[in-house]
Amino acid sequence: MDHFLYQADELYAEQCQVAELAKLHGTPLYIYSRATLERHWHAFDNAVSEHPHLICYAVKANSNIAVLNVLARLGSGFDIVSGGELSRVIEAGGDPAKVVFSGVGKTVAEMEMALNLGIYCFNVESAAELEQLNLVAVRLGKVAPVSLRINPDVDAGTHPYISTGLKENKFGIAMEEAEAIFARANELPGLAVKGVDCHIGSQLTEIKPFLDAMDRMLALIDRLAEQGIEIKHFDVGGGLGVTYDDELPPQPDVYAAALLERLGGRDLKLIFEPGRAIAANAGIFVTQVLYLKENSDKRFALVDGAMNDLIRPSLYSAWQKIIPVIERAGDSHSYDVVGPVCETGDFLGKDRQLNVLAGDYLAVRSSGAYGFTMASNYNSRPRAVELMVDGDKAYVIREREKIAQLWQGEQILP
Ligand SMILES: Cc1ncc(COP(=O)(O)O)c(C=O)c1O
Ligand SMILES: N[C@@H](CCCC[NH3+])C(=O)O
Repeated sequence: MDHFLYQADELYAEQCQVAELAKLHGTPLYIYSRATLERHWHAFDNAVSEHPHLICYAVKANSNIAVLNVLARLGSGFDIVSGGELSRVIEAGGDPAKVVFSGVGKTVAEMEMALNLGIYCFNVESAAELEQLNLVAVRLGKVAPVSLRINPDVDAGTHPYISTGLKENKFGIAMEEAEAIFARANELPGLAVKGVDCHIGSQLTEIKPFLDAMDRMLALIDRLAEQGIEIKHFDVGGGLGVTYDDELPPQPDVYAAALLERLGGRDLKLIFEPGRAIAANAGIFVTQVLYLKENSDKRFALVDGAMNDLIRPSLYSAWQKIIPVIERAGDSHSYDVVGPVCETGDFLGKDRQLNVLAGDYLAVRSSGAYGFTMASNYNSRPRAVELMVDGDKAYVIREREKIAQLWQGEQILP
């Protein structure tokens, strides 16, 4: 069920009028739906309820502590890639014992922090990182639970910038090196081998690449067993796509059923790291039209939201639906919806059929993931306010940044 629906001609977020929220809090703003976050998380959890599992929401998708707290209250685990994300999880009331730590460049300080907090597992991405983690663990008198992230060399069929499971990508350990590095991990005193891990890319809309990766990983797990290395969990990563336009990605139950079938009764706990599938369609980005402008070729709707707020269209030519917050009767025209940032690539959408006037609000859908978390202050633009709606209540979960915060920590020379 969609929690961003029109009643008559007016867009609602759950039972809150989006236009009223925009008037009250100003634009640009992000609005997230608690009910949607919860529904998406349960869809994953229910899909594997019969099998030992852990859902580790990928914090990078949307790391606001209110979002993390909503998921932590459901019992979620978390996939993190930095000490900053780990700190957010703790601040939000998340359980460190349900945290997996991914990422190709973990620092010594981050390893120490995660070891001291007692996280569930480190997803180690190289032989060098493995050695470093062992040293840190031994120094602290701890044993680090590890899983090796293996690059299965499969084509995820997604945008090249968000494809991670090909040999040419920087992520993970090459399959042909996997057994030797597992053997090394097994003999290091500061490490305890727990699992294998892969993550082949993001916004996947087909099951096949997941299954191809799984087949290769299961074959590895079987080879490791012959070597006497017992694998307890298989972390399948994240990557399940969502509907931005007319994509029809498999639902979590269909996806999980296909993975479970492939598992073939093996006694392996499954870990999932969904980010986008939980957060993307739980959020909208609301912006106001400042000016309309046209020339003989084009019509532009100049809005107050920009690439610094929502970079996916600029960065990946990503397409996200743009809809009026209050629908107008009458003819629509084709507009490029562009922001005030001084970059040609600053657009939220191109060639969109809209019937708009200056002052109207527009909502960019599917903005709950990789929206605010990728925002910057480029052009010295304060970052947007974030709200969460819960039924007919709306809460500010992050205030709009103030102008003076833009140079906080900067110093003028004496
Ligand atoms: C290791 C890892 N896990 C999980 C995710 C989350 O991916 P998604 O948002 O596509 O589910 C990512 C990002 O692609 C990732 O790099
Ligand atoms: N930021 C990307 C996804 C990257 C996933 C992180 N590994 C996006 O918006 O689609």
